[in-house]
Amino acid sequence: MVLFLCPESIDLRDNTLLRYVTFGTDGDERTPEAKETFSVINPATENVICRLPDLNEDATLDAVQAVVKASRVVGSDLSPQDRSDILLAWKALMIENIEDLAKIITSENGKPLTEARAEVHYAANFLGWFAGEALRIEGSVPRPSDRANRVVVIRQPVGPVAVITPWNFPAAMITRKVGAAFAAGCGSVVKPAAETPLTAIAIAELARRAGVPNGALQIITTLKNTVQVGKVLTQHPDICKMSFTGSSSVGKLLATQCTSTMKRVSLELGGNAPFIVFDDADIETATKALIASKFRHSGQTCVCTNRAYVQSGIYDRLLQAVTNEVERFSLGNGMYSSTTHGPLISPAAVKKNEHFVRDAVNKGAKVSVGGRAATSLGSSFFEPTVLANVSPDALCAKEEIFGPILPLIRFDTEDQVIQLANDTKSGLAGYIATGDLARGWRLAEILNVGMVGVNAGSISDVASPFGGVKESGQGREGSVLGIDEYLEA
Ligand SMILES: NC(=O)c1ccc[n+]([C@@H]2O[C@H](COP(=O)([O-])OP(=O)(O)OC[C@H]3O[C@@H](n4cnc5c(N)ncnc54)[C@H](O)[C@@H]3O)[C@@H](O)[C@H]2O)c1
Ligand SMILES: O=CCCC(=O)O
Repeated sequence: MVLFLCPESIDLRDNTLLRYVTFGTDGDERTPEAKETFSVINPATENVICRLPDLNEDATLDAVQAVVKASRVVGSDLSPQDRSDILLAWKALMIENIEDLAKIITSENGKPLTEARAEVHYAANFLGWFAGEALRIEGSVPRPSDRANRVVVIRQPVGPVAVITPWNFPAAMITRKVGAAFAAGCGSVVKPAAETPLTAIAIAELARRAGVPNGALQIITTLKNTVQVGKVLTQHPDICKMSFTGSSSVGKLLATQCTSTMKRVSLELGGNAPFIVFDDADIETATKALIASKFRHSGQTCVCTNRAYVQSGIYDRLLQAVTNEVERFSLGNGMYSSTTHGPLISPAAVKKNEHFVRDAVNKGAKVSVGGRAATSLGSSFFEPTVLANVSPDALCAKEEIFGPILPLIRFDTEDQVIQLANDTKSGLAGYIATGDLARGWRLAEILNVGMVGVNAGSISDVASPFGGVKESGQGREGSVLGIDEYLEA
């Protein structure tokens, strides 16, 4: 089944990338069918890109059955070398099709093409990384207390995996999980976000072309049946592991559902990253890092700076520098090469950002640049915004903004800022800009987060363990640790 029966098509070199199939237990290809369908919307134009089947519990149960069988093929019939080779072929196919994949991402997610291309590279690199890890699944032979015995520890695939992913990184959040699962010897059923299912479909088609056995990667598209599908994926006794990326509230719910069958869980959840700029920071380095960290994907990244704490001595200069940078941004449809920042995912996200600005201004903040919905562009656009003199009590300092608002909060002492930065239930990322290396190291350990950037705003890398503490989640993805999430000793 080739999609695009719709008013707005994406101009692809290879339309068959969007061949959406599921698989039966014999690996037979099936056209996913459902009584109802849902629309995939381009947030920049508000046009319907296409309509997809809204699959239900029964379709999910079929997918689970098929993945259980296919997981045995992946874990037993394929050698680690086979899995590694397939992952490398899959990575190569992603790079070969980078322009098409980037257009699909930009169409359904809104991020500018340059960011979409960067995401395809990032996503493909996880496949390359785990191709290496597949070859290095090692056990151990510890000496037990009884001198006559030996203990042999082997590491085996955990079993079939359920994967539930968000819309903000529709490619990388899938490959970071499914690549690790496949390397370990597990098949996956993926439920992508209803906003961005086409990227998932294209990635699955490339997986098939690369040699991932039929049924070992199933995609379930749904909007209305999300809760019911989620229940099957989190409660089915044959699913051994659930890996989720998304909001902390949904993560807690799904983790609770998983306890009924004691599934292993990995949870990559929301953040509230502090970015601390000390007086001794190099102003150019701090500005560059802060802008990169805050405005990646217009602030819709879990590791984006949520609140910037700026020491009094550098405050005015930094405010001016970041305002100048933001004034240079070009907001628009991500398909245009001149666009530096695209729309938010939905009109609801714009309303939320308006609320954050209103609340901050009511509590004393001043809008230095932006601050409003960009309605002339469409209903999902919000102006990249810098807010000065923000109160530490403003909502935007307490809740995840997930939008292009940079709140600057003034502070005086290191002790004061540590207290402010750690006063949150989240603990995903944190950033420090300082010229004092000792202080950089000290704070990197004191900040209660999973990842810290020192004089750096881009911290995401396949080699570094990605994950949070507190209500930002459990487990680590990517890096040498990522595959452990899919192995049992
Ligand atoms: N820590 C990380 O690595 C990371 C990465 C990306 C995004 N995030 C977080 O994700 C959030 C934004 O993404 P979002 O709006 O898509 O999050 P979300 O929690 O609303 O949705 C995430 C996924 O869960 C699904 N879902 C929602 N309710 C469900 C249910 N009851 N049963 C089954 N599935 C359900 C959604 O359809 C989607 O596929 C932000 O909080 C962001 O910080 C975290
Ligand atoms: O949104 C969070 C995931 C993006 C990343 O891996 O850097």
